[in-house]
Amino acid sequence: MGNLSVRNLEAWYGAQKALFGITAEIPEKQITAIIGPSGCGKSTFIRCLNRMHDTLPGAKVSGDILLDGKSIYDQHPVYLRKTVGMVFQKPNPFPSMSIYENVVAGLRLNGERHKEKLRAAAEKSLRMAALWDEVHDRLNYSGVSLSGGQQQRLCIARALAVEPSVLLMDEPASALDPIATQRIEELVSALKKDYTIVIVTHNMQQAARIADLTAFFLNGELVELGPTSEIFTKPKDKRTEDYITGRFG
Ligand SMILES: Nc1ncnc2c1ncn2[C@@H]1O[C@H](COP(=O)(O)OP(=O)(O)OP(=O)(O)O)[C@@H](O)[C@H]1O
Repeated sequence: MGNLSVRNLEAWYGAQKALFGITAEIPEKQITAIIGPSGCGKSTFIRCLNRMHDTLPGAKVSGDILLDGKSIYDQHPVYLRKTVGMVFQKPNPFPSMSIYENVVAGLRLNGERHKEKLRAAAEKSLRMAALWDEVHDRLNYSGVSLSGGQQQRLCIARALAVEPSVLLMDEPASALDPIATQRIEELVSALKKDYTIVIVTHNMQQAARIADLTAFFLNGELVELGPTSEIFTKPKDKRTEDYITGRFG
């Protein structure tokens, strides 16, 4: 579970077109990195994958995105976002909630009231997010009392708690120091065993380190998508080669 098939996707902000005819296969339980210069449409693309884009006022999409063979446009966006979770650039724990309440917030929203189930889900998610050992004795502390890197792992735990099959990550480490970044990278690599991961990154070394597949975007087009090792060593398109060798961007 967690195969995404993107078919001729186009996206607009009002009259401004941001994505042009994107067709891509994003395989389950792999890490796919999205790279490309600023403004090329990386964030717009991943925000289409959980229908965050098309719920913006004035925004529009055309084409189709299939998740395990079913169009995401046939699903209610709220339901879809349980299956396709998202982690943002800046850690954004709910500031008035404890660590524990942050993790179980999505489950509560889904109507889960059973105390023992919530507790078990919180522990499981925090363990998967490699945060349990650091917070298990202070689950009632505020989520924002944690360090930036811990807050980001808390946001990952929160996303995992509702048991998605796909995890979208929009530059999840760009606000973090190198050590916290390394922990996030290790975590992402471990999570692909269970989840399909699509990660936007500015950092080509990061893509090279963790991604199975890499997609290079330019001016709203998908120039090339392939195994990371090929994209970085023998890209098929001259524009990809120019970008990865630092000729622009
Ligand atoms: N809310 C918005 N309203 C109008 N235009 C937008 C909006 N968000 C993005 N755009 C435009 O859409 C295009 C793609 O932007 P997007 O944020 O997807 O690029 P990006 O590759 O993620 O950039 P960055 O690496 O700088 O985050 C850009 O031309 C941008 O100006």
